[in-house]
Amino acid sequence: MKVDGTHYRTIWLNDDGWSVGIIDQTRLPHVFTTVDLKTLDDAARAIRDMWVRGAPLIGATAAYGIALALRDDASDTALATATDVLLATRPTAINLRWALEEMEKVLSPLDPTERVAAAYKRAAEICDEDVEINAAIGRAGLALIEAIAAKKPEGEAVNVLTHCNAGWLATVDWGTATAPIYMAHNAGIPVHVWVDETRPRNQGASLTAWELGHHGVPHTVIVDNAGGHLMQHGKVDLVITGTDRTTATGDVCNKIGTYLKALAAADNGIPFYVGLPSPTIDFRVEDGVSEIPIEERAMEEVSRLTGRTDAGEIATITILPDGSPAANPAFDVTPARLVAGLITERGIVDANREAIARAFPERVEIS
Ligand SMILES: CSC[C@H]1O[C@H](OP(=O)(O)O)[C@H](O)[C@@H]1O
Repeated sequence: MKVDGTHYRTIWLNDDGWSVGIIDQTRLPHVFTTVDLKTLDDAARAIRDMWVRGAPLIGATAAYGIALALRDDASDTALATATDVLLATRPTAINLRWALEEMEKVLSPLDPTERVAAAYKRAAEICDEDVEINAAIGRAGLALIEAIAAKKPEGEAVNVLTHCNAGWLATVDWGTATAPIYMAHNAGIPVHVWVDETRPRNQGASLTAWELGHHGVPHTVIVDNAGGHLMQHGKVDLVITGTDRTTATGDVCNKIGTYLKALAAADNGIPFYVGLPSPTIDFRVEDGVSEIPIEERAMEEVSRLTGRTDAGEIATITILPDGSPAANPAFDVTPARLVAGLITERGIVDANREAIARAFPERVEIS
């Protein structure tokens, strides 16, 4: 998407033909800065410390991390080690495993002398495929927004609530939850977005609001606990979120707090949709609550806040009493029964095993 007139993807191959550029998302919204990844460790740290985040972007970064690793050593052992290092960075987003398996499929059969070029090629393909997938999700979700707009008074905005950041910053471009929003906005359909701030890392307040602002999409940042109230008062027409892993049966793992939004949506008869690129489907998992590993992140993400002072400096403060412990589960699971539909690159799919298998038959065989 564009930032001040310049088109960016979230990850790119630099002109040197081997180092990889990313946006350091930990500095947004106050500082827009890019970083070059030059080693496997750079890529692993970028994922682990959330310089890049979002399931599809984590997968793309891992793919390039393999390419960076093989530049030094393209042996079977080096490939296996690099795969293990990257797999260990974050446990929940399935795109990480998916991307590493994609790289393994291409690279293992090759002679080591052919692996570096093939690794960069497959990593670039994964990025291009992600952009295409998300554009298709955008087109499929646009139809949902158009249908709601058609029932509203002329000019009245469709109010979409979203949680965390499933925007272009979470993918290579377009986003998943935001792709339909951008396409509706670009098509001139009045749309307004309620942006959950999404504690503790505030991906909504810091990233989604930043993205929407740069694209001129009307939006309002809200505290995470306001969504149910807005739904009760008829201010939300549609909820669209992203996902980090969706099971073969349609259970949706996403940023902590998503489940509560789904419950409030169900209680108020508001459709709850999920932007779901097919690499985010885990066909090896049936029950999301019992089988998906939920990342526990550092308590400091709860106890400390980083922002810009009135003097314009970036500062971090502690907001908890000394000695008060904090828990920080980073994701939760929304049962398929609360999901109105999965917005995939192959259209809207019901959140159940049969519909998912029908939509992606080629994926089911390999699970
Ligand atoms: C399109 S995937 C976006 C997904 O990833 C986010 O998690 P994190 O920022 O911790 O990587 C969040 O769950 C988003 O919905």
